[in-house]
Amino acid sequence: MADKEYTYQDVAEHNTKKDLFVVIHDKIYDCTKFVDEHPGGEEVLLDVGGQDATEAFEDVGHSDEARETLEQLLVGTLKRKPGDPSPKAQQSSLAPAANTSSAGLGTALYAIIFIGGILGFGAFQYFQAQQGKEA
Ligand code: HEM
Repeated sequence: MADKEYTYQDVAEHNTKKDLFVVIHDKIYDCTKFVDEHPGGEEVLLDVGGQDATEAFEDVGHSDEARETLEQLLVGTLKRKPGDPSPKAQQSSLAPAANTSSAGLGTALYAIIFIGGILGFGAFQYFQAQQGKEA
C-alpha cells in the first residue's frame, strides 16, 4: 500500500478531518488517525490537508521522532504530472543537516586550535626554562 502512486488531484480529495492526506517531500501521508494526536494541533494539519505540506512541516523544525511518526503514516508517493506545482523546499531539507554538521566541524576545529595553542605555549615555556638552566 505504501508504494501506491497518487497525483495531486487524488491527494486533494483527502482534505477533511475524517480523511486527511498530506504531501511532504513528494511522499503521501495519511494523517487521519494522527490529526487528534498532533502536538502542534489539528488546525495546522487541516490547513494543509490534501496539499503539499513540505514547507509547513520543515518550517517548524520537527524532531526526528516526528519524522519517525511520519514514516508510519506513509501511504504512497506523489506522481507528478506536467503543470503540477514544483517540489517544495527540496533543498531546505538538506540544508539544516548540512549546517549542523559544518557547525560541529567548526567547533571541533576551534577545539583543536585551542588545544594546539596550549600545547605550543607549554612547549615554549618549557624551552625557555631549559635555556634558563643552561645559562
Ligand atoms: C503528518 C505530518 C506531521 C507529523 C507526523 C507531525 C508531528 C509532530 C510532532 C511529533 C510534534 C512534537 C514536537 C516534535 O517532535 O517535533 C509536532 C509539533 C508541532 N507541529 Fe507537527 N507534525 C506534522 C505536520 C505538521 C504540519 C503540516 C504543521 C504545520 C504548521 C505542524 C506544526 C507543528 C507545530 C507548530 C508543532 C509545535 C507544537 C508545540 O511545540 O507546541 N506539524 N508535530
